[in-house]
Amino acid sequence: MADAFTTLLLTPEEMGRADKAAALSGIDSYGLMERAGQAVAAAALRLYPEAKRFVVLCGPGNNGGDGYVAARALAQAGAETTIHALADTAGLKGDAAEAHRRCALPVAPLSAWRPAVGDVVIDAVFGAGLARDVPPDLARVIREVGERELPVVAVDLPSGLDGLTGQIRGAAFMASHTVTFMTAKPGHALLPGRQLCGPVEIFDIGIPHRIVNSVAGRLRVNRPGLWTLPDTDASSHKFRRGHLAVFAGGPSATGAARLSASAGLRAGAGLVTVGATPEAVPALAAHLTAVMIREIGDPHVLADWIADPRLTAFVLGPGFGTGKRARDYVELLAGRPLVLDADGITSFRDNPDQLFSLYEDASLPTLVMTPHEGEFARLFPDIAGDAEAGKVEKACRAAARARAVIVYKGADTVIAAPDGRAFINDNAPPDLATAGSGDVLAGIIGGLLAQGMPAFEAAAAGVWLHGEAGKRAGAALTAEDLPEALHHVLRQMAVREEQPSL
Ligand SMILES: NC(=O)C1=CN([C@@H]2O[C@H](COP(=O)(O)OP(=O)(O)OC[C@H]3O[C@@H](n4cnc5c(N)ncnc54)[C@H](O)[C@@H]3O)[C@@H](O)[C@H]2O)[C@@H](O)CC1
Ligand SMILES: Nc1ncnc2c1ncn2[C@@H]1O[C@H](COP(=O)(O)OP(=O)(O)O)[C@@H](O)[C@H]1O
Ligand SMILES: [K+]
Repeated sequence: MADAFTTLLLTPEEMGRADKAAALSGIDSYGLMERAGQAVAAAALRLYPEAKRFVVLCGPGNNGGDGYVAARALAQAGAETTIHALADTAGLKGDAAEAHRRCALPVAPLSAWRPAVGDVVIDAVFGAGLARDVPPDLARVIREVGERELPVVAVDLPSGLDGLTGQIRGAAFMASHTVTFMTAKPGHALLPGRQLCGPVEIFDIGIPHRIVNSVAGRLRVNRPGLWTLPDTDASSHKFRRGHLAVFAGGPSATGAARLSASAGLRAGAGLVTVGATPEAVPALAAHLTAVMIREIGDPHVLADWIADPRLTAFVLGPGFGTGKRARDYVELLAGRPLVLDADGITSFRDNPDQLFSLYEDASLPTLVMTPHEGEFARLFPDIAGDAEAGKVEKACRAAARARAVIVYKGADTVIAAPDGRAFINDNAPPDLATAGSGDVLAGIIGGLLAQGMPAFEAAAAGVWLHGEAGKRAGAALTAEDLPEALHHVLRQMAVREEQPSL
């Protein structure tokens, strides 16, 4: 598999175009199906050599076609194999009809199958072509297979899973393994889809890579090769590594800003200063050492400080409090590199356009917003309420409207840019669902922004590093553990880079 395809995600529609382009270029499309089905059979035999019986469930389209090929290959390998079809095989067309014609096994209706212990299911009912909720017959089988905890090898996608959005259409198989073709699809990476797939095997069925690349959009799985961390070579000194300013809230809520600030420092910002009102300064001073404190007595002090061009990025929101003060600060920051999180986002709920207009002039985005689902819905209620749209589409539409990088958080955080680029993050452990973890994320992104990383790359790298730090800190972590864990992650990455390639 070429490196490019380890991060590339093709939507089902793009995959369909690749398929058509391959056929137009003279490639035998039945040959693609044959290789797909053979790969599924090989995986099933490898994973379940002791299976009493393989039960291949075939649908009415090409996913079903892959199933007929797999069934033939399993039987030829000597395995006990039965086929149950959702619809009359007389309705099969094209390559799927050909695959059925070449398979000598009898085909029983789906309704005739009673799942039994020892059965291994090959799920070839629906793949990329799922267009609506699964029919009741299939929903019943999905339920029974789940109740008996039978192993399921899914062909392309677990049937019932929407390959574009990762949502379940009525019901979906919980696969123990998924074999997909050429590239993974968004539905494998987004939730709940990711949890239904088991390990995803990406098999190259021979569509030329130039064709795959020609249909590819701008969606990727978030991985280090897609961005480069700032260079911290020996010659760099603290001013070259940027100066991050984090704004704190009132005296009883300084913890959030402190978490962001220490994360920003760990992410490599040369200097980090927390800006705070006089009442909050004593609480901050009692806790901070490497991070500096700047007392903001009145609006003039704030304006003067912010105007200093040596401040290269800002974080506003964690523990800040909602309201006019937040809006006034952001007005002063207009156009400057800013991570707007939590209360900073909520402060603009009544007039999101006011916020967007402050950043509309930037040719490249300099605003990064990090909403969780609730905050996202406050700023983009119409987009959030669109039941048809998946998380990637929502994040992309929000980014285009706000002319900002949107980090739409969750266990499947989506990072989207106004130009249509979007990454799905899949390395975050559930342990990150803990108070203050979002404050740390905002600080990491701020620290990367401060070092001059472009906003989209800083956001993507920040989300990935946050996930790795979460894995490193492990079970029962608290947000305070994350900056230290980030230190280990960055050190390991640096060591790997220093090692000469073999
Ligand atoms: N794209 C490619 O390059 C290749 C695709 N292959 C396979 O082809 C699959 C896509 O094939 P298709 O486009 O035929 O799509 P599917 O086989 O996933 O399903 C399409 C069929 O199901 C029907 N259908 C959709 N949703 C339904 C529902 N809820 N209830 C009842 N019927 C429903 C449609 O009307 C259509 O007949 C892939 O998932 C993959 O398994 C492979 O053969 C290899 C090559
Ligand atoms: N179940 C989960 N699995 C992985 N990551 C998660 C999960 N739940 C939340 N996260 C991540 O943890 C962070 C929580 O941020 P946020 O919701 O702002 O919480 P807080 O305000 O408490 O810091 C986000 O980066 C989010 O993506
Ligand atoms: K399937």
